[in-house]
Amino acid sequence: MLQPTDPLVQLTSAGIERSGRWLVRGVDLSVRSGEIVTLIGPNGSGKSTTAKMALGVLKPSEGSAVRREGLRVGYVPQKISVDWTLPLTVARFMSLTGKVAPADAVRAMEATGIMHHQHAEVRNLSGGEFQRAMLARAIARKPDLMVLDEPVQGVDFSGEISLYDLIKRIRDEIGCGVLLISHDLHVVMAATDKVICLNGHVCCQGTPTAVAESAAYKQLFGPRASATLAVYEHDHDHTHLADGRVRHADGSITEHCHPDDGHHHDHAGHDHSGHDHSGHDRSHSHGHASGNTGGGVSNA
Ligand SMILES: Nc1ncnc2c1ncn2[C@@H]1O[C@H](COP(=O)(O)OP(=O)(O)OP(=O)(O)O)[C@@H](O)[C@H]1O
Repeated sequence: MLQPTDPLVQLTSAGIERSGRWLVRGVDLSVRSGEIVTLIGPNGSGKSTTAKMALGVLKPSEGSAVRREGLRVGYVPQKISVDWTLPLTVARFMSLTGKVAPADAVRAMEATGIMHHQHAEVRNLSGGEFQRAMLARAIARKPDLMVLDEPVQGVDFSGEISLYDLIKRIRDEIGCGVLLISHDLHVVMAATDKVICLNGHVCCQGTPTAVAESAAYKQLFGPRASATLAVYEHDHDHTHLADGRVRHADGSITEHCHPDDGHHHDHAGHDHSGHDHSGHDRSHSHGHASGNTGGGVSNA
């Protein structure tokens, strides 16, 4: 068990294996109070699986996942299954899966700006309103750690920015740690302290210090977007095939990739031409911050 001065959650060389295939492996990750850690990576790269290890929903097949004693977690899953044919108001939704004090539910709905929808049917909410309701439900538990799996899905760009702003504000207000998942390698992250890029394992991680300053970016997304968001620039040196094997930049294919297996190379001065993008089963993309790169990037 972790002590109060330790991280809220810590994964060490953690991996999940199913039917002889590693869904994700060799993950080292920690989230501290007041810290926002963002997981990025292509579809199927193991982000949700990693989050579930952090939550304790999945037990690592190897390595460890340790949470602070008595940790309260607020979870916004990627998918939820609710029978939408049943009437369910937003207020009732707040305490659907656990007891929540009415005052805490009100505070959470106020913080997320959905108080005026408290009597509305959840099934009638717009995409952005629903995501806010999901966030409110997580906050109402007064969590030490919030795990948000693609919290901006289905939300339009300006709604996305305000949701990221909201997450940042909640972090500031309640001082919780946040493990945030984004499915898009191009995604821009607001107030993220640490970015972890997964692709079956930790490809690289670091602090996104870059803010997109280019005129084109500002023109496209507006100055507010530039002020709030940073782009994390990174690259990959290998591809994960659909059957779980790994194709390396030199064309060789191995059963799996692990930080210890010696296939990783230093990203500093990396030659992009060595990157084989042909026939990728999981398409890799590169974030390009104009002139800015994430600071303090390290490679697994
Ligand atoms: N219970 C399971 N049994 C077998 N394979 C699984 C299981 N759960 C997930 N997977 C597989 O593990 C891989 C990682 O899945 P995961 O949901 O963690 O990816 P992700 O990065 O969150 O993807 P996305 O961006 O599409 O949400 C995928 O290939 C998925 O099909």
